[in-house]
Amino acid sequence: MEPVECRVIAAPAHLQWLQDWSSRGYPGVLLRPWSANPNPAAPLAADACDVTLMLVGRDTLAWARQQLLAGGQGDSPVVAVTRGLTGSMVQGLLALGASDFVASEHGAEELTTRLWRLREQQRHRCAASRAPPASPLHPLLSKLVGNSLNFVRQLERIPTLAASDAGVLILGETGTGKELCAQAIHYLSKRASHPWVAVNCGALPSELVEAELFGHARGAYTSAHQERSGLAAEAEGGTFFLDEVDSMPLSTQAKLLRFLQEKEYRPVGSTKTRHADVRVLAASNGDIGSLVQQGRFRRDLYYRLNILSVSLPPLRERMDDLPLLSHHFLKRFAGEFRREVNRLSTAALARLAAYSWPGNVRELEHTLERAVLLCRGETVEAGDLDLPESPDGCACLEFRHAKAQAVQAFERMYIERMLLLCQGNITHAAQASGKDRRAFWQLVRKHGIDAARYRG
Ligand SMILES: Nc1ncnc2c1ncn2[C@@H]1O[C@H](COP(=O)(O)OP(=O)(O)OP(=O)(O)O)[C@@H](O)[C@H]1O
Repeated sequence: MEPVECRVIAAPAHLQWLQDWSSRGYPGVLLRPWSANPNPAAPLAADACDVTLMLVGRDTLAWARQQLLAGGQGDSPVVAVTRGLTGSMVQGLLALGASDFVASEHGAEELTTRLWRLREQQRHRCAASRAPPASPLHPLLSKLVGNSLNFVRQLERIPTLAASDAGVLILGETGTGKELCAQAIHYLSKRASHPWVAVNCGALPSELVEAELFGHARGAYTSAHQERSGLAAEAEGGTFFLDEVDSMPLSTQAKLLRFLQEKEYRPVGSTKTRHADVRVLAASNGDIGSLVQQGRFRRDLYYRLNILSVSLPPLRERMDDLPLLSHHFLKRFAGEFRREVNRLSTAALARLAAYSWPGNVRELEHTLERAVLLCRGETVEAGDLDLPESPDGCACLEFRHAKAQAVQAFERMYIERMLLLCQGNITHAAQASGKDRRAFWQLVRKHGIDAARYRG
């Protein structure tokens, strides 16, 4: 190990002591005597060294105190090398900033170990002060797991966005955490004690979106036997989160724009105008800009929603977070299912890292959930992961794994074919497959399929 570099200082009265003491040999310590300062009031200039050793006798206590008060030793810790001092004198030096003390007559071994320890502590302190400051993220943001720079940069903006009452458009592929992000904005805002209401516009049949958002009057449809207030009324005072806002039909977009501009709306079939004090956050996983170009999304509404924006990166662009996220989900599901699963094998991590994650964090979450359930021991192995395009092939998997994998592949293929047949219309695709629209939608999201790609 490199020697600890020490400068040794003493008052002019102790020049001889300085010379004698500095000429002693200490293994692992390099002593550099520092010319004593004739002016006791002026501090000895700092010099690059690991530790400052300050020789102090009873007669030079005042000088030593002045040196410590003046801080001329720079950042390096000071060790008082004492001769004839009482305990309370030493205490006084420590109180003024000396890091340690050693009696002048002490042996080499004691001095060397103390100096090593001080240097290590000092290096640690320097490294910590050079490290970027710990992210001052609010605990509410801790649900959003991730350390990668492109992700953290977006998270860091959330407290500022929360402080404003303007609209925020949250962009990102499916499963990247847009809703979690919107929730954080709401719960950090002054509206936190008021309702949080989320609605997925893509999951609602287009003819029902407007009524769902703004309610309807009695008799507005044949089945509308009762007046019904919509989600906008439910969100009064709070935040309204419109997920997949790009799937909103153009007619409803006009109503939403009025709602944003005037804070007013009319329930379907009603002549009465209602007022609502609601902040609107919106999310889109598509290219909303190109929908504007194509005339499928109102430009004025786009600008209104997009006053502030957040753009969450897809998981494939923050793969350095994969181990952190995987262990997070592993721990969570092991706790939920009361399973003693606490590790991911290296092969399992490699398998996760080789996959492209079109469904992003949500897909990873589902994958780890299944893995915890399927896993037999304490470690999740590569074979416990049901991921499509397994390079292992089915033949070498246990039956239950091979079956789960085949089901995954089938679901994806089936949903994609139905969307192709129905030109991306979820309602029609759900009907054609004999499934509830919501259940069909869940499958679309689970596999990270972009339904808009199939629209004509
Ligand atoms: N950074 C993250 N840390 C922990 N969990 C996350 C993170 N991002 C997403 N998730 C989890 O992934 C799932 C999907 O998240 P969320 O619903 O917020 O995504 P989304 O982008 O709104 O998806 P979609 O566009 O499909 O609605 C949730 O269960 C959420 O808890």
